[in-house]
Amino acid sequence: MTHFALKNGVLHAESVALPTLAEQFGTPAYVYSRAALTESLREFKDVLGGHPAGSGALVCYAVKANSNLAILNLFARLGAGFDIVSGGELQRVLAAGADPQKVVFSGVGKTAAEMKLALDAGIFCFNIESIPELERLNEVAGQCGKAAPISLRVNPNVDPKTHPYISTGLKEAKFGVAYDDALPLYRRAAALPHIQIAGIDCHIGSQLLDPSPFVEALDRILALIDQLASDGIRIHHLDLGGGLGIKYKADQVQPTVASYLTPLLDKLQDRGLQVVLEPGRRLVGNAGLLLTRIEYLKEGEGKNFAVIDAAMNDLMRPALYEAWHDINPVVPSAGTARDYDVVGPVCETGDFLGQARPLCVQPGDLLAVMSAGAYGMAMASNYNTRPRAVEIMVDGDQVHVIRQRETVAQLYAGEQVLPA
Ligand SMILES: Cc1ncc(COP(=O)(O)O)c(C=O)c1O
Ligand SMILES: N[C@@H](CCCC[NH3+])C(=O)O
Repeated sequence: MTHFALKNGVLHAESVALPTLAEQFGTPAYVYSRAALTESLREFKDVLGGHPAGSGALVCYAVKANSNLAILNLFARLGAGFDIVSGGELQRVLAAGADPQKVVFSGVGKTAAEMKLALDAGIFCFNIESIPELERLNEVAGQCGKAAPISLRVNPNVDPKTHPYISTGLKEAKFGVAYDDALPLYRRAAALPHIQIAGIDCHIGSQLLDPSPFVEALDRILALIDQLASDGIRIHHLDLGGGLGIKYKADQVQPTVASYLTPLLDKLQDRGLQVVLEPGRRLVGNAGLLLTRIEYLKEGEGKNFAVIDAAMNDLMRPALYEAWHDINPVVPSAGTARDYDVVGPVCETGDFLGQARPLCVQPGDLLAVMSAGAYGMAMASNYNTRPRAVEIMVDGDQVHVIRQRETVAQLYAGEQVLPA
């Protein structure tokens, strides 16, 4: 169910009319629905809880998708764990009340300091992506007097059929270790004194709308688990990463969590493996929108532009991947639509949030850029000295500012001019 819907001709977030938020907090603004966040996590928990192979499963929300403390705290209270990729994300999840025993640490470039931080916190598992990283973790764990729990992130070399920038499990990817190298690497890990083999991990890519590559990846990983077992190496948990896609167009159909997970869980019956998942986009993507106002309408050469007060620095997915986000008028009007490129004020030709969108709009109108809850604010920058947007959580008729709009003074607070 969508929690962003028209009521009396005005787009609402749950029970709150978006123009009210724009008046009170200004634009651009990220607006999230608490109910949508809760429901998306519940969908995972229901499927896992309803399947024998899902008992004891851990849903580790991929913090990179949206790292606002309020969202992390909400998920932590609902029992989620977290997939982190930096010491910064670790500190965020701890500040948000996460149980460190439910934290997995992914990423190809973990520093010794980040490893120490995670060892001190007592995280669930390090997802190891190379031999040098494994050796370094062994050393750091030795210095801390600890044994570090690890999984190897293995590339099953499956084509996820998604955008090349967000497919990660092919053998040419920088992520993980090659499938054929996994066995010798596990043997190496088993011989290291400060490493404790806990699991196996893979993540094949993001925004997958066809669940079949997940099944293919699982088959390859299970074959590896069997090989490891015959080598005397026991795997306790199986981390299948994230990657389940969402619909970015109102008329698109997204796979249900059940259609993605059930075939995987069916293959895991009687294996005694704890399932770990790292969904990011699926939990937050359609729980947020970017609210923006039209500054100007401008006629170009054979084109019309709607110049808005949000830009690529607020939501860079269209500029980076030519990603599509629906752009809806907050108060739709019945007049004749014209095609507009919806562009921001940033000095880049690639600064657009949508191209050739049929809209019937006037300067001053509000637009909602939909499906912006994942990789929106998390990837925002201050390019062109643009303070990042305010973030608002709506809960029924309650409104909470969960991140203040940045000020320009904050942007240069750490800078220093040279003495005269
Ligand atoms: C290791 C890892 N886990 C989880 C995720 C989350 O992916 P998604 O947001 O597609 O669920 C990513 C990002 O692709 C990732 O790199
Ligand atoms: N940032 C990407 C997804 C990257 C996934 C991280 N491994 C997006 O906006 O779609």
